[in-house]
Amino acid sequence: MVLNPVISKLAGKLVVLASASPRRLEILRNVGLRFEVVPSWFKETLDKSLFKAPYEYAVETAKQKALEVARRMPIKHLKTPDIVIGADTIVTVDGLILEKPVDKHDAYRMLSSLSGKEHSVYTGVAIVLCHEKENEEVDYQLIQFYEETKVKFADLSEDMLWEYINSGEPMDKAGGYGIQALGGMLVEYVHGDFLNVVGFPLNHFCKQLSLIYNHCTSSSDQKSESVHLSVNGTHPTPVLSQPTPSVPAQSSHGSSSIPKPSSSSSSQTHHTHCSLAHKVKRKGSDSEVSQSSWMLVNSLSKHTDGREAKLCNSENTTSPLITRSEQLIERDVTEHEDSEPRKEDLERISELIDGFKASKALFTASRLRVFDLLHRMPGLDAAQVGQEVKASVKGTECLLEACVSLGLLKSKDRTYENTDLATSLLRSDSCFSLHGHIQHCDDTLWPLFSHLESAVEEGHSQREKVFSRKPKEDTFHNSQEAKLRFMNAMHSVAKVAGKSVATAFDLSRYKTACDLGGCTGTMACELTKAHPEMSVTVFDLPAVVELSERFRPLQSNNRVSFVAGDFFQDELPKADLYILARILHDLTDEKLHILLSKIADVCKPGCGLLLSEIFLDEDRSGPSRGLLQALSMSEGKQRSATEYSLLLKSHGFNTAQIRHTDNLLDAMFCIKA
Ligand SMILES: C[S@@+](CC[C@H](N)C(=O)[O-])C[C@H]1O[C@@H](n2cnc3c(N)ncnc32)[C@H](O)[C@@H]1O
Repeated sequence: MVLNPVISKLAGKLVVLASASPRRLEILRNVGLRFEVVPSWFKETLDKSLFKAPYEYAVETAKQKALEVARRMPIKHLKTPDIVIGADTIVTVDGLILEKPVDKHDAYRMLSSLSGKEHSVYTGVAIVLCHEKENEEVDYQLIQFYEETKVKFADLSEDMLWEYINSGEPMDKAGGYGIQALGGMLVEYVHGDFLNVVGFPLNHFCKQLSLIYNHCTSSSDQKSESVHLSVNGTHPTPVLSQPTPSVPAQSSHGSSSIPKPSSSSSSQTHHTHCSLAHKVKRKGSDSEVSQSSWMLVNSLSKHTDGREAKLCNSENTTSPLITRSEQLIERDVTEHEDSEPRKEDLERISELIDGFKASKALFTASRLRVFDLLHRMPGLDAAQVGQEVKASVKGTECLLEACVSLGLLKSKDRTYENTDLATSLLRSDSCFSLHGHIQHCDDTLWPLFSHLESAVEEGHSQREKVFSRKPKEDTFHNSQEAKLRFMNAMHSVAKVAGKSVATAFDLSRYKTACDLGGCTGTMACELTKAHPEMSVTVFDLPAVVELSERFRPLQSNNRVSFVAGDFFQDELPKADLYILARILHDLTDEKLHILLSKIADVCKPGCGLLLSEIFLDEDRSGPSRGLLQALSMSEGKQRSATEYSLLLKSHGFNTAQIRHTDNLLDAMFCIKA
């Protein structure tokens, strides 16, 4: 078929990719498609023996992935996507389906079965079109197809197999190899779409989109027709065994002409329709509607006149893929809308409403050094505390009682002492003190958040307005006091999170490291503690390096040294490992690429890059720590691990490992290719 421009047709639509595969993301991003990533929760555990042909399995898995996300988003994310794309890639050889290896031995089994032979790579793709109707129901239409590519491997020696397996590359890839990277060495020829082997048949996908968007009008029946058109190829219609009936998958060689309707059984008639009517009623629904809607998913049928069909088979009850608990959740949502609020919902909302009061109580107690005082003199009453911190008795008593309710203090007979939490994190002189960070939150972030509405309306930080300064004069570029306060804040978080980051990966092969924007040298110090043969150069702006002497006790370790400079303008110190902790999220895309290019230029192959940031969940639904921080950021943005990984990949750094540390910062270790 003639391919017409189609990616631009999706502009302004909420397109969702129900897959976290970095390779699929990259393929789709490279063609300029703008989409959200919401990885599917569908477990890839379909019984392969139920499928007559391997591609049916890939198509069904893709469909279930996409449908799971399409159904979840209106409920969990409170937004309905326009399009959800699901995909599943499998490798087949000798009648066996190979997915991702579970360990090295599984990878060996897979790769040796491919050695010297031709195999097929199938990617099943499901496109779910969601149509939100006026009554808040959602109609889903499904288009699904697959693409086959044949690949021939060279004869592989044992050494070659193990060298490849030990590179770590096979582990997250169907069939145990990645054709776009080291795995390319194993391949003698490829017949068909190369990108299909990478994980997404882009050309076939664009043709399908073209059929949908260039051939249909706004009438839903015509949409169905165009969809109907698109799924019927020359390939024989697969008949899936119950309980996972499917619509037909189009052959990779499917033509765009209208095929003859299937003449056989009624179930095949259903299969020739790709339109899937699945309604989710979000308001004023009753359970019967919900139940029948799930059944409609199962029936996969919609008459061309737009009426939903009855179940295609009276024995066709709710598929095991759409579980009873999902039905219950569905009913739960609708039934609770107008009933009494639940206790846990009220608690959660009160907690959120009062969040700012709790923060400010903590900030105030911290500023008045209440936790330092009660560490030195436990068991004081409110009057004694008030006298020491120079505050009213009444006000102090309220503050102390609030701190007790927040778990920061304990009280006995109207006297007060620190809880363990306060002793460990809130004293200003404790090893893991967050005092500096708390002060920064009070002095800088609190005023910014009180202007949040303007920030949201205007789309940029309110620093200039709030602090009556030009952005360039802001924060640590200002007074010595402000600089020190900023450094203290950085220092305190790095103290708490530094060890988790420094010990997240085996970095023992690196002897010289450079912490770019390393501030007080806290992370550098943790790295030298964790890696006794490593020396670390902290590279930061001259004003920061000058003041870093104040944090001297920390730098007693003589393997930490400081170099003053600007990482955008000056030459970077030589090292075989570079550290970027809390740097990238704060930079505009332009600055970020300048910095990464500079690092890539000084890195030889094998050099390491240790990135430490808060990694957002792939569907950007958390953690709120990261998302709330974004509300006060002046430049830059928060990203998921996959997004960072792709960014670094574009500068030649391959992600070797990712660690969600359960501490304040996550970590990623990359190696220069
Ligand atoms: C958010 S702090 C992170 C500090 C430290 N990496 C950590 O995680 O604790 C950013 C650091 O980058 C430094 N920085 C900002 N711009 C810089 C530049 N152009 N050259 C060198 N350092 C810079 C700042 O001085 C600051 O110490």
